[in-house]
Amino acid sequence: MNLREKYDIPPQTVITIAGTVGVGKSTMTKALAEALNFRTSFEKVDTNPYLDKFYEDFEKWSFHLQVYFLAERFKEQKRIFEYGGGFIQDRSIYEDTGIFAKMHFDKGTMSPTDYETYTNLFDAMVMTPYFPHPDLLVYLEGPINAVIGRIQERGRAMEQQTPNDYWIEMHERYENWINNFNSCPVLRLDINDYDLLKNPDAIESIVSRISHMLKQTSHLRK
Ligand SMILES: Nc1ncnc2c1ncn2[C@@H]1O[C@H](COP(=O)(O)OP(=O)(O)O)[C@@H](O)[C@H]1O
Ligand SMILES: Nc1ncnc2c1ncn2[C@H]1C[C@H](O)[C@@H](COP(=O)(O)O)O1
Repeated sequence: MNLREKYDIPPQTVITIAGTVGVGKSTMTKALAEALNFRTSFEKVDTNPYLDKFYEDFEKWSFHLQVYFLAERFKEQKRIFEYGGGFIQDRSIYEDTGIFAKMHFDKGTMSPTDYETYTNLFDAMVMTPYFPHPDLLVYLEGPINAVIGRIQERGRAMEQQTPNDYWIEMHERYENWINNFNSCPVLRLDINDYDLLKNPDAIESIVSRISHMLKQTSHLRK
């Protein structure tokens, strides 16, 4: 019996993993998908044609990058919908607008006109039948020093060269964002409470918590 059956997690469940850059979303996505025998939906980083340019010049590329991410995530939403669920998704679509686009608009690295165009597009795309909300958002949180350490260790040059202030500001915004998030149920996990690299078996207790939360919130999906 696999963990999905053991913990009675419905096969069509869609779980999205949220949290700041470097906190461990991709690692969690892989581990959960393996444990539950679900498909994965990852962000495109290596093949993203704007990401490097964006880190070199936020002002010039922030709108292009947001539109690119929105299109990619929407395509993924459609794929998940067509498969009928059973997915772990690396980063939610809500973070694009709630964290990244807003942060760049507030900091003046996205113009008011571009921000308005982007948010109109986001609202129009998300309000469609292709956009079922996930059954659960698993939010990963941890101290900023640990997060910056992981970004440095992972070694994406564009992120390593970005000043720490950027990650600190993002980390603070995530705290506010998650405290006000209500588009779907949330399970918060502290990265100090598990270590999937040293102890892969830790995934079972996470699956157990996910199962508990899905049961507690099942009335919202009926
Ligand atoms: N429990 C952990 N302890 C130490 N490092 C970790 C742990 N989980 C993930 N990492 C490392 O942290 C870096 C960022 O993790 P990743 O899953 O890519 O984060 P994200 O997808 O949130 O950006 C990677 O190098 C990964 O191997
Ligand atoms: N919507 C976004 N705007 C700007 N940058 C973004 C957005 N979504 C992801 N990113 C960046 C942040 C990282 O450099 C990479 C991948 O994110 P990760 O949290 O490591 O999965 O893309």
